[in-house]
Amino acid sequence: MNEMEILDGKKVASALDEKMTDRVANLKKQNITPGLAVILVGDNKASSIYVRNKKRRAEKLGINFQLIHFDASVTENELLEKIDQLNHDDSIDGFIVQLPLPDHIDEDKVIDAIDSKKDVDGFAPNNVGSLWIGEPHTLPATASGILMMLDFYNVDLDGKNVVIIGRSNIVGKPVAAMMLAKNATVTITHSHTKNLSEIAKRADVLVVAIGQAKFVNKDFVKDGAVVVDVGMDHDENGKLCGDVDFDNVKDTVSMISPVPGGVGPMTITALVDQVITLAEGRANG
Ligand SMILES: Nc1nc(=O)c2c([nH]1)NC[C@@H]1CN(c3ccc(C(=O)N[C@@H](CCC(=O)O)C(=O)O)cc3)C=[N+]21
Repeated sequence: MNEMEILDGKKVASALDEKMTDRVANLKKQNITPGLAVILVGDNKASSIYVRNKKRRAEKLGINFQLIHFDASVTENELLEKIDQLNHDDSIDGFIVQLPLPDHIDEDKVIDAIDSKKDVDGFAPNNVGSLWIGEPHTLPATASGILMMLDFYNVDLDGKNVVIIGRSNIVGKPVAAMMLAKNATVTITHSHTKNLSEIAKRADVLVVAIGQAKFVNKDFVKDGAVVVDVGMDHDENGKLCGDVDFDNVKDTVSMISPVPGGVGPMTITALVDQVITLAEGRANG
């Protein structure tokens, strides 16, 4: 059995909080308070928990946090109007529209309406383009949080085989772009991929973001691999778990991020970090 290390997102998050608190204090000396707004539509239980966590962390750091909560019946136009208002609100450095949205609202249209300068999710088309070109303005928080966590544990990506399971715009694709920029050899796999476990088994770093509880077991994991679990699923008892069967792979991996306490807290760290960075941009004109 090899020594296994937990990628402890909670620990990394609180280690990084210190530096961010200092940055906010510096901004306040210049009479600038970083401002973050979150638009939440409906009362999806998971979304409400994530948003509550974001609020808690933002306020702890001294960020001005605004929650805008709409009923699930909100019209697309009402939502677009609110976005327009936030685009022009000088006290807000960045804002996000928590996904998923109800079916009657066109997600692409909503994301398109966000001023790309305030798009702290990095979901707007020109921010996605800038990321792939290698000149990012804002970065999707989950991907950015994963990179921050690996950096904290000195996981060097240069020349490594990275396999990503999942090709979403919010996780799989941005993780691929960011790891490519770190000189990794990146493979993106998905539901149509043939021989998935075989490909996954070649990974030095395996990133799993498919939204299926405990999908990945040790048949997918090379001895000594680093495994990043992006899942937010529920097991047969309704308990929060990831896309990776932790107990099954724990003696195979060299490092693994748990759920909860792994990528989730890092997602929030990356988001608030980015809001502070945008506020610093405002401070410097
Ligand atoms: N526009 C938008 N931007 C997002 O960044 C975004 C989104 N929509 N929709 C959903 C995903 C998911 N996401 C999480 C945030 C915090 C935790 C988190 O705090 N997780 C805790 C536990 C949470 C719990 O107790 O259920 C943990 O892993 O330890 C998880 C997931 C942000 N997302």
